[in-house]
Amino acid sequence: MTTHIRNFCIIAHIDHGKSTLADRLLEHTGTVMNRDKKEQMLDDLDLERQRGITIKARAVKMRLKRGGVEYELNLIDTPGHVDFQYEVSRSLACCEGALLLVDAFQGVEAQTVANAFAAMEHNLFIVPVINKIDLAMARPEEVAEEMMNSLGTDPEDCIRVSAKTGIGVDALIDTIIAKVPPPTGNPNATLQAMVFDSNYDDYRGAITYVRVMEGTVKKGQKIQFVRAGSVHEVVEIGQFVPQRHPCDTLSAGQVGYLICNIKSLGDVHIGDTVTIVGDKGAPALPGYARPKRMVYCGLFPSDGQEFSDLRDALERLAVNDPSFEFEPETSDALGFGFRCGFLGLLHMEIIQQRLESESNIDLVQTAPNVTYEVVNKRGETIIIHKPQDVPDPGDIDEFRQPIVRCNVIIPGEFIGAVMKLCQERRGIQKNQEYLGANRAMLTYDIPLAEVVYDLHDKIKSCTRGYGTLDYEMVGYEAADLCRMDIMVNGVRVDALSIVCNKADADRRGRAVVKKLKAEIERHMFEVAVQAAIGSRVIARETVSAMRKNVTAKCYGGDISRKRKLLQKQKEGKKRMKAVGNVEISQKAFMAVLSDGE
Ligand SMILES: Nc1nc2c(ncn2[C@@H]2O[C@H](COP(=O)(O)OP(=O)(O)OP(=O)(O)O)[C@@H](O)[C@H]2O)c(=O)[nH]1
Repeated sequence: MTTHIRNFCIIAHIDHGKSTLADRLLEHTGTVMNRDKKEQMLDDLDLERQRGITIKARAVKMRLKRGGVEYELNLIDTPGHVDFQYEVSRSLACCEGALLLVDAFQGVEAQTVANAFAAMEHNLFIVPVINKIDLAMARPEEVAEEMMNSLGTDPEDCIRVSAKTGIGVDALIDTIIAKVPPPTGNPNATLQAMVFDSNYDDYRGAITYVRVMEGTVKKGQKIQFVRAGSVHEVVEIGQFVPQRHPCDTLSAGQVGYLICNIKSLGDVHIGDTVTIVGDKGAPALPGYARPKRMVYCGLFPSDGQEFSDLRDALERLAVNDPSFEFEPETSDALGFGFRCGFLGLLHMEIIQQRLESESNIDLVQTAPNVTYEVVNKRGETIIIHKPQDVPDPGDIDEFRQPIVRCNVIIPGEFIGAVMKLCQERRGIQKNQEYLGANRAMLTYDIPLAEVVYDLHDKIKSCTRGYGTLDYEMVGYEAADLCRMDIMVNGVRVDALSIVCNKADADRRGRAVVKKLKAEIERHMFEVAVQAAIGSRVIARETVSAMRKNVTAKCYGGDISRKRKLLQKQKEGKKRMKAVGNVEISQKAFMAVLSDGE
């Protein structure tokens, strides 16, 4: 019997009030009493609270009675940020309906569109919801029209709520029950459950979040992850209410968790299917995809001694976040460290902050880069995660970079500014349409490398904060790229190499060496900073020596003593030069990102 179950999620652009609405739903269904209330109950990672963003998807069961029937409403919370799109898609696959939440003042934004299309692709029933109607600036009629133009929703169907004050929330709950279809599935069929998330508990190990599609799972059964092939015994089954609450079984249509003594999150593959060992013929559910790391950077302890501490800290983090990966890396300049892969820049920042707050390691981070493909003269395709691995120019047949399709939603008056920005970033315009009287959506294909570092910030600043960006991967395309190396006193500093467009190389080379000159402190000797492509030097700056006047104290005429001292100083300089003993600060490592603007 699944007719009393409704599985739904809330999808929205960042800050449109998803977590606040989730809190109100928990309250209006009596799932949490007023006294347990704290702001944003579903966001329980500290960082999420600090930054006001939802990182991991959660699932909560709510029970309530309507017309003498007890309903089970499962709310699956989804992350709103572009970096975590992959988790959004997994969560959608577990629902029959989605509340599409739009801020009554901000209107439709880039992620509203991206998320709504994703929900439509999963055939979810969409309940359009306009939030924040309590705001004096709210413009619900216009927003309803924008939603109609961009997403095809009927303005009559839009439910108006204030997640803050609770207005309209009861009506919304009634709509969920009336309109969202109950799940289908047979509790007596062979077990098929979709893994849509997991997290790590220090005492219980990996907690696997599942949505049962068919069949029933019971405590004590031996389950198997269909794709990974691993077998485990179920030691606890339960649902979140919103804390973990054990139960005996989970049947078709239900959402809950499994605890199976799994020691590492790496063994739980999001998107995999759970079945019972020995039950033949339960095929894997569609939708298993490995999270794609889009951005890489090197992390090095500034004190080489801390290498193993850093490894332990990274291992601890990876246990909790399988979408983050790392492998040892050695750099001539920075010594031993790790090359780390992230879903995007926000993900990178979060991991870095966690490392710094959870362990006491002083880190040097190299400039983030995207993954490239190089076809060499022998016809082999090499995947490049770090610029220093790019072969020399003579050995490259084709250099390819990832391209993403960007949707930017902006008020009409900023169209010109955003177009200019996208063109400067080598974007190719694909589309332009109006969503409402004064809102437009521009679609561009842009190299990911031009997007990851600061395109979002730049769009924000040239649209006074109103522009929003969302992107999805299109594929790899050949481009006229090259590896630019930085040499400090003639020695190539591998960690400073970057990949850039040949047409830009001279300008960037000049900008980078200038920036580095400013970041490198004066030494006792002259420091030459050069940018080069292959063996061709394209820019040079010199950090002049800080000449210590060693003879200052030698008054009078003892010329031989003066000479001796000067000689000694010269030798000192030579030795320093020979070992390339130039101190380069963390800031200098990020300087290579600068465009010279
Ligand atoms: N006035 C008003 N403010 C609201 C309402 N709903 C949410 N807010 C505020 O809007 C801001 C964003 O709300 P959140 O619930 O954190 O937004 P979110 O969509 O969950 O954000 P992410 O988790 O980062 O995706 C907060 O400051 C809320 O207090 C509302 O109905 N009225």
